Amino acid sequence: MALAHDLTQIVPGQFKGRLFTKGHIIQEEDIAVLLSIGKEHVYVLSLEPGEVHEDDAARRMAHALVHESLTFTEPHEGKITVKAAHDGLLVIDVQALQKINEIGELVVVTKRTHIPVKAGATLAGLRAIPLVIHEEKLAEYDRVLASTQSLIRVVPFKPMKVGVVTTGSEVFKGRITDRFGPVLREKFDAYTSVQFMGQQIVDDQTASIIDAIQSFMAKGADLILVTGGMSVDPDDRSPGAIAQVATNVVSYGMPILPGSMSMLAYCGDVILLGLPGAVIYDAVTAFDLLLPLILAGQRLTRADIAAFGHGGLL
Ligand SMILES: Nc1nc2c(c(=O)[nH]1)N[C@H]1C(S)=C(S)[C@@H](COP(=O)(O)OP(=O)(O)OC[C@H]3O[C@@H](n4cnc5c(N)ncnc54)[C@H](O)[C@@H]3O)O[C@H]1N2
Ligand code: MOO
Repeated sequence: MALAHDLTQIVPGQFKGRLFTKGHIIQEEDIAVLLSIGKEHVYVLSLEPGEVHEDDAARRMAHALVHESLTFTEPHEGKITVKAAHDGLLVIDVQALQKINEIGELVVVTKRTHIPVKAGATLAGLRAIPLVIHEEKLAEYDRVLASTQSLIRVVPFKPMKVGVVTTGSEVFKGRITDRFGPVLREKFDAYTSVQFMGQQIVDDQTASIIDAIQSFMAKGADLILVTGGMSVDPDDRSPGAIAQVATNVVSYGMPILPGSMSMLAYCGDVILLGLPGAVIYDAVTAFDLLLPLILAGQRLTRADIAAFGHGGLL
């Protein structure tokens, strides 16, 4: 007799996985093993018209999600795992995902949207909940997917030339050692698409900051970071300097903590990002949320920044 579905064994701390695979023909020596995982009965499955086995349901769900940035495993215990085909920014259509999970009897579970992911990283799992699911549920699933361009995708990072302007008389005059350079270099190292152009350390003069920004622009920078001098002292000149160079200030101040004194602006297509002192102190700040989106080529709006408030307390 053939098994109608994968059979799972769980030994806490040691193993969780398939002990028998769907379709396995039960042998006499299997009986003791089946009893050891609590299977005193083995069921015969006969599908009615319109009913779909969990493995086929998962395959159909995966098929509808196919995208060049994704790979899919075979069903294991009814579940298919979705992985990243390459590095990039994970982008989920959260509204469509909500609708899918309201259908019932099937689930799509993802990592949070807008996080950086590496090739091979697990992004999502999908499955039917009962062993047999009605065709109508899958039709509803297909209808939701027809309303979105892609439910799950990975947007590759764009090659970007990045320059750093560091302000602060204490650093410029050598009273303290610069920490922004090493911290930012380490963060850039996680992205092979970043070409680091260099760092200019300047005093707290608006004109010096503007000169440094413009010299990076003249050399073809895509992204210019201005560090320090972002808060409330009269000699905090970075926001003013960025605003003078910019053609569009998206936001000075962001609903993200730490990093609330960050600033995002554009001069044409060049991205100008003001980074406050917290970035050299806290392991995770506004910068870590913004960088992957910027590197994936997303042009951020005020609404995008405002949306960080939910979950922005890091
Ligand atoms: N009264 C208020 N105080 C502060 C506010 C505020 O709104 N009202 N905001 C706070 C927030 S939030 C942050 S973050 C910090 C830092 O803001 P800044 O970006 O203006 O930082 P600085 O004043 O330039 O420096 C602060 C601190 O960090 C050291 N620093 C700066 N750059 C470097 C560098 N390249 N290498 C090493 N160390 C650096 C600097 O010497 C200071 O010690 O402001 C809060 N305060
Ligand atoms: O701007 Mo501060 O970076 O919120 O801690």
